[in-house]
Amino acid sequence: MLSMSECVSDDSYEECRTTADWLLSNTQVRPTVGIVCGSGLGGLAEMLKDPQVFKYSDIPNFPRSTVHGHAGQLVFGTLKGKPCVCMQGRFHLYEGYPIQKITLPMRIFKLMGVETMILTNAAGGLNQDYKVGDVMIIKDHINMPGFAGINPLAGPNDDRFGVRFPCMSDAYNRELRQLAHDVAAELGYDFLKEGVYSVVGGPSFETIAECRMLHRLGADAVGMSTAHEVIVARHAGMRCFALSLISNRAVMDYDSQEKANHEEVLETGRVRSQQLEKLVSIMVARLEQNNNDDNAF
Ligand SMILES: O=P(O)(O)O[C@@H]1C[C@H](O)[C@@H](CO)O1
Ligand SMILES: Nc1nc2[nH]cnc2c(=O)[nH]1
Repeated sequence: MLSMSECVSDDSYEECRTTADWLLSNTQVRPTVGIVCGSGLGGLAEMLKDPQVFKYSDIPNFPRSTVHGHAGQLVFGTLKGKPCVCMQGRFHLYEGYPIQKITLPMRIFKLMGVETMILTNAAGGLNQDYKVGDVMIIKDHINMPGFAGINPLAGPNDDRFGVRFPCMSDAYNRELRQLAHDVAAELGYDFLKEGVYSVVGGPSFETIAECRMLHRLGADAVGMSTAHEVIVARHAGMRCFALSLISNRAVMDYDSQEKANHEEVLETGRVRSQQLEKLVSIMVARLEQNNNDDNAF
């Protein structure tokens, strides 16, 4: 259970600056790429060369990971020569943090010089063509908590981060999605899909009726993260690419005996992790710099 002080939002520009400066003074790495590891996908951080690891609990203003499968550390290093920072463990709404707190690392990364965010998650497959182990490139999202006003940009806008009303129709970078398709084709990966991710609050998995509703609304996969981070990253002008590992099939049928559970989610991560790591590392190697984004401050 989080204490009251851990729940208080420390998301001001000055606090992000303090954390960014603390990290910059404790590492030589000047990251241009940020990676967020989803449930069971922490192995992505182990690809970094000459890693320098900071426990979240040692970083000023940083929240703590409370979920099994999220190690709770920030790893700096290089991947195919590119300076990177990798979150081995992310934060979720259901952990009890305010939404501004779970997305705080995006602003810290921006202040450190990150231009490109690569985010991963585990998600339930709603699309009936999806199988467990498929990987879905996210082309768009449906922010369900957002319909109830739960948006990380709610509250006063700080123009130093970005504009009051950021556009989200280009949230998931088209060129990076194409790059992922190209790399997957070269690697002979036949499990790559592209679709719409719907974020819900969790931590309970969805009911059958909720899965049916989300599918009808146009979602191909459902999860509990990523979209909020992408909103904040795009607000700050970083380009975003995101992948969902389909760790389970959402139950859509009242006769089904299947039941979603976190262990299955972690196990699917273990099975696909090496292939995902390869895909991400080749993509990073081919990333162009100079992300000229209108939103950038
Ligand atoms: O951090 P991600 O989105 O990968 O975590 C998913 C959603 C829940 O936190 C958990 C459920 O098993 O995995
Ligand atoms: N909400 C949600 N999150 C998930 N993360 C992994 N699988 C699932 C799922 O079925 N539903």
